[in-house]
Formats: sequence, structure tokens, C-alpha cells
Amino acid sequence: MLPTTDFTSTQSYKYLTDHYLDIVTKNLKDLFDADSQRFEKFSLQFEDILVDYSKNRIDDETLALLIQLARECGLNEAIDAMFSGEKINATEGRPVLHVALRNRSNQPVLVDGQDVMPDVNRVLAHMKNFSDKVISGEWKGYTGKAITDVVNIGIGGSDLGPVMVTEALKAYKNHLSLHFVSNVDGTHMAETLKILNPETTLFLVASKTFTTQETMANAHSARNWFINGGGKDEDVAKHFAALSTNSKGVAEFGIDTANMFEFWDWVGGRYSLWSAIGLSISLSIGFENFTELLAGAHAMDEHFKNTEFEENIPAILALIGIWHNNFFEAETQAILPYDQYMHRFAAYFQQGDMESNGKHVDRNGKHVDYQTGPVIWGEPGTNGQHAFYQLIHQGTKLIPCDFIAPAQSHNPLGEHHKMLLSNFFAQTEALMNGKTEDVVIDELKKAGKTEEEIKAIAPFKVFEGNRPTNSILVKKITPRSLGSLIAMYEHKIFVQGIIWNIYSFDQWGVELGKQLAGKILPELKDDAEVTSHDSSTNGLINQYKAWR
Ligand SMILES: O=P(O)(O)OC[C@H]1O[C@@](O)(CO)[C@@H](O)[C@@H]1O
Repeated sequence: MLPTTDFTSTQSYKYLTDHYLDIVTKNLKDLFDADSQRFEKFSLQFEDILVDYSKNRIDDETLALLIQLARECGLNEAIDAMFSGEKINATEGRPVLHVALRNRSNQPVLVDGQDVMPDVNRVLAHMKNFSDKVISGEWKGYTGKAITDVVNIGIGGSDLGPVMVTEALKAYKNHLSLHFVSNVDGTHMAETLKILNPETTLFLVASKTFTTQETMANAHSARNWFINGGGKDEDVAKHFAALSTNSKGVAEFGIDTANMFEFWDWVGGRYSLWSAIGLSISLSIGFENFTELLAGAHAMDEHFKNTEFEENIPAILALIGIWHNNFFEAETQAILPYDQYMHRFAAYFQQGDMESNGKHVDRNGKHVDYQTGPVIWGEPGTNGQHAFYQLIHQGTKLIPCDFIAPAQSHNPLGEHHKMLLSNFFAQTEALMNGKTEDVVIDELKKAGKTEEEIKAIAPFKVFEGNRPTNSILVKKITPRSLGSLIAMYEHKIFVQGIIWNIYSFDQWGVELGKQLAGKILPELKDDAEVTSHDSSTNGLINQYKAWR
């Protein structure tokens, strides 16, 4: 079982609380001036990924105390428990083994005494065989034509991962057109079907449970469209595949289980892109590139499992996040990829992080009296600079930011990449150094402003600086490096959950809304006045009925 230490009762927490009172008086600029080796000391490289965490408000003592905190909270034992298949998802009685899906070393991984690797490899072989046939055109639709369009129907972890990865690796994609339908809003499916031909379209119904309302509704609508477009029941097998743990549900829907790509309950939805849920990725970039993605994640798994915390990238990033979240009281974490292909990277980790660590009950079943998971948000650079960087630079909230950028672009267009990277480098420098009032006044004087003008405008042009950032420079976003990057964040989330003494792999918080929607749906079927709820909900429903 996982340790249940209350981190706020540990010795290192008490030391960190005192240490914070010292660090908070120090300025990042001074810390750099005092140590010419600061960058070398506070950066780590993993293959073609450089992680520079020196622009955080830390010193040697901070890191030593954070690492001591991790040890006091049993992080080593927790890592062993996850990789060895212990049922650490305790409230659902399941292991957490997304690492087995990408276990390219094929070392046995036991669940209830049974090695899961033969099943993992069987499904991968099925994915390869299917992908090769569809991509090559060998797989034909009901009129004998090759598939041109693939529609992934899924939501949450059955959508966000495939979307993020196929977008981030667009430079590797083949001729197939990928479409993703997730929302139960009919617009999502209707807009997608408008441009498709039932003869050459393949639908992937992606759902771990095969019960999710949105996905089932969209799958049935897709099937109706297919039949109304000329397909017959016996043709469904050529145009529908299922990615699920629920073979009974798949068969009941009417998908041939020969077209089912299974995964298992020890794969969390938000950790499932490495599983059969990744079939759309394999179809988009080819199975070989998909295995490169797995290999990159596996390499990061090995790093995380075997590296001392002092050099352990996910652990360091997690601990710095705890320092911001629980000592500097920052409530959000921004992820800012300076790469347009990675425009869905932050969105992916909104589920990955917030559905894992957005918990208020600890592993003893007690309400926590400290902050747990942060709000995750972000947009690609440089667009964010023209949207919310005003707040990051001059707002009253502390926003720790992860800046991510590739040294090499897949689209070397003129000087664009140098311009992008100049912004990437400048933003973290500006957030650290700020701009003092003296410098502002000097600039205004040189611009010929009068004393009166300077007095009026100077306060608004001062930048406090001292705002923390991580810089993650990747040589090039490839299937391998992206796999490592995703796994790095997954393990960061794991470490934070361990220290916050919460269960990171269930998601009971998504149930109540669904339950109440299930009660309201039948009330919307007719025009009768609704009175069964509070006055607001009744009022809204009845106004909807009056207007529809
Ligand atoms: O893959 P499925 O079973 O359809 O679940 C979809 C998503 O729904 C959830 O909100 C759980 O209900 C996410 O955790 C999950 O990724």
C-alpha cells in the first residue's frame, strides 16, 4: 500500500517553512549574481531534452529540504509500488500500470501474479496489423474503396491524448485525414460528418468503459449516418472499430469484437494514449512512429524509476511545484509551449493533472488542510504574450510557468524560428529580472519625457520580476522526445500526489454532474413545467422549454 504520511507534519516541512521566510526575501537576480554556476547547478539533461529550473526561487538548501521531504513521504516506496503493479489505485482496487503499455524492454509486469506483457504485445501487434492495412489501402470499405478519413469518437482521456499527439506530430502524418469528435453537442458530429463519405470513412469508438453518454450518443449517430448513407448492418464491420476494456458493451453496440482493440482496467483514462486508445495516433503517423513514442516514454520511465531524486527530472519538477503551490501559495501552473503543433499540450494536462490531483480527501479518508492540485492552463507562445502575459508580468498573482520550445523547427521558414525562440528566451529573462523604477525613469528621460510626464507614467512601467519559470528546451519534437516529455509530466503528477497524500488515479469527482444530468434528461422530453429542483434550476429549465 502507499504511505499515508501527512507531509505537513514532517521535519522537512517545518524546516521548509522556516527556509521559505529566508528565500522570500531574496531576489532571483541576486541569486544569479551570487553564483556564476547557477544554470549548470540547476539544470538537467535527459537525451535531447534540457530542463532548466534555475529561474525558480530556490537555492541548494531548498532543493535538499524538498528532496528530504520526498523521502520522508515515502516516494521511493511509492515508485516501487506503482512499477511493481501494486493496487495503488486503492479506491478502485486497481494497479496503475500505464508504464506497462510502453515497457519496450518487455520485462515481466505482474498483475495478480500474471504477466501482462503478452496481452500488451498482442494488442500492439493487432494495432500494427490494422494500421498497416488501413494506411496501405488494403483495408477496403463496403464499396471496395480504401479508407481516406478516420474519425475518433471519444472524450476525456479517449480524446485529449490522441488529439494532442496527432497535432504535436503533424510533421509525421500520412495521407489519412484524422477527425476527433468528443462533445455530445450535435454540432461536433454534424460539422464533422458534413465533409465525409461513408464509403471511405472509418470510425474508432474510443471508450474505456463503453458507457460514456457523449461517446455512445456520438457513436450511434455515426452509425445512423453510415446506414442512411448507404451502408448496411453487415458493412459496419468494415467501418467501425472499438477501443475499450468492455467487450460486452462493444458487442452489444454491434461492433465485431474482431475489430476491438482492448485495454485493461489498470490503465487510467487520462493515461491511456499509450494503449489501444492510441490507435488513431498509429493510423495518423504510422505504427513505427507510435512505437517511437512508446520508446521515449519508456526511457523516461527508466530515468524516473532508477535516478536519485537529486538528478530525477520528474521529481525535481514536482518538488518545485510543491514549493510554489504549498509555500508561495501559487494556485495555478501555466504550460506554455513555443510550438504551434503543441497547441493542445496544456489542454491535455488539464485532465492529466487536475483529474489526478484535484482532490480534497487524503489517503486516510480525511479532509486535507492544505492545498493540493493546481489549476493547469496555457496556450502556445507567442500567442499567449498577446493575451495573458500582462497578468503574468504585472498582476498580483504568482503564476509559475513552464516554457517549452524545440531548438529545431519542422518548418524552417525564413527567420520565423529565430523570432519564436528569441521570445522564448526573453520572456523567462524578463520574468526573472523585471525592470526597476530607476531603469524606467532613465529610459523615459532618454525618450525626452518631462519630469512631470515621467512622474505620471513611471509606476505603470515597472516590472517587479522575481517570477519563477522552468525552461524546457527540446532538440526537436519527435515521437521519441514527445513520449519522454509526456511521461515526464505524468511522473511529476504522480510525485505530487504521493506527497499530498491523495489518490491520483481515481476520479469520483466527475460522477455527481453525470448523475444529475441523468435525472434531468427525461424532464426535458416534454413541455411540462419542471418543479423538482431549486428555483434556479427549475427557472432555467422552464425558460429553455419556453424558448426551444
Ligand atoms: O474512456 P471513457 O470510459 O469513455 O471515459 C472518458 C472520460 O470520462 C471520464 O470523465 C471518466 O468518466 C474521464 O476520466 C475519462 O477519460
